[in-house]
Amino acid sequence: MGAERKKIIIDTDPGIDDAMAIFVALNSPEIEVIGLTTIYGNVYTTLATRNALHLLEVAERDDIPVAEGSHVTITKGTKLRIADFVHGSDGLGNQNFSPPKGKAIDQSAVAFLVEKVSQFPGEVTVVALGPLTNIALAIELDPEFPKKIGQIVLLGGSFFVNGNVNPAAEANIFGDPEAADIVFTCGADVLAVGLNVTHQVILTETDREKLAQSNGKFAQYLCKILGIYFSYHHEAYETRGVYLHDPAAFLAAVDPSLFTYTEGMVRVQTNGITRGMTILDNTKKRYGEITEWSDKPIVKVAVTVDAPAVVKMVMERLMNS
Ligand SMILES: O=c1[nH]cnc2c1ncn2[C@@H]1O[C@H](CO)[C@@H](O)[C@H]1O
Repeated sequence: MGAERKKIIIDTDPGIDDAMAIFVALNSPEIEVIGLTTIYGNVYTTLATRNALHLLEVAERDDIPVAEGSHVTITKGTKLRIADFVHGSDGLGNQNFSPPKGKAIDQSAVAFLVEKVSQFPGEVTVVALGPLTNIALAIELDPEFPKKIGQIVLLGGSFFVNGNVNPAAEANIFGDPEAADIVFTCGADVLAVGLNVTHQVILTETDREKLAQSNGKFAQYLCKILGIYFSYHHEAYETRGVYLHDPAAFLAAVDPSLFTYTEGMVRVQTNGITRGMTILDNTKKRYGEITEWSDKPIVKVAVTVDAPAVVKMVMERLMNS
């Protein structure tokens, strides 16, 4: 069956919900993870690489290559917003795991992305779980990248709802708004899964207890690191559950029928107090003037989610591991 499995590259900044998505991916028979590329966001890029290697070693999948991504934004910005207050200073719940044995490959994330989409045109899906710098750099390096990539499924944006960095912006888009605007307007098959849907996908305390009671290797590992993610959510949102952002976005790549979608053009605000805001033009109005919105490619944006089904799939794939 190997031949028909969808090839997926996960661009990731692990991160507790990234760890969850990676484990779910490694236990998803429908797809094949052909590589991880790393980016800053929840942690700095160097630590993201270390965590990606560590997670693959925990899963005994160190055959999967890790390619290190950009350390700066697409405009070479070095003042990054790192969400260590969500995930712990090590990105994985402050557990002091020993360093991984393996190393990232010599190729950069951008070179790896371009090579893989060129090797398998139309067949590679990139699931982007952090700021979109690597993907935008790949588009800049290879103008054919949008045509060669099968799909870009990205966790990002907050469509018609408030963000999580501030009322306007979601963390991944805020991390590199210029890169995000390049990705949304590049012409590839882009599917955005934003906070408007991921905030409905909640792992409860009861689910966490079920994970703790299962013998699944991934479930056991996650229970060690989930504490800080739960405390953060309790503090920030007064919820007793956590949002499954990254696993939800990953599952949109595996089973699109878990979501419903709308289509339109998306642009990203790069200035002022709304920097990082994602704006969808639903194309219902034929605007008279030619503007920076005119003739941009159409992308898909998730609008509803079968949250119980997503949580169930996540739980099963973590427990049966
Ligand atoms: O409040 C927050 N600030 C910054 N990042 C966050 C917050 N909550 C979650 N995430 C992280 O950013 C992505 C979703 O926007 C997720 O990867 C999540 O781990």
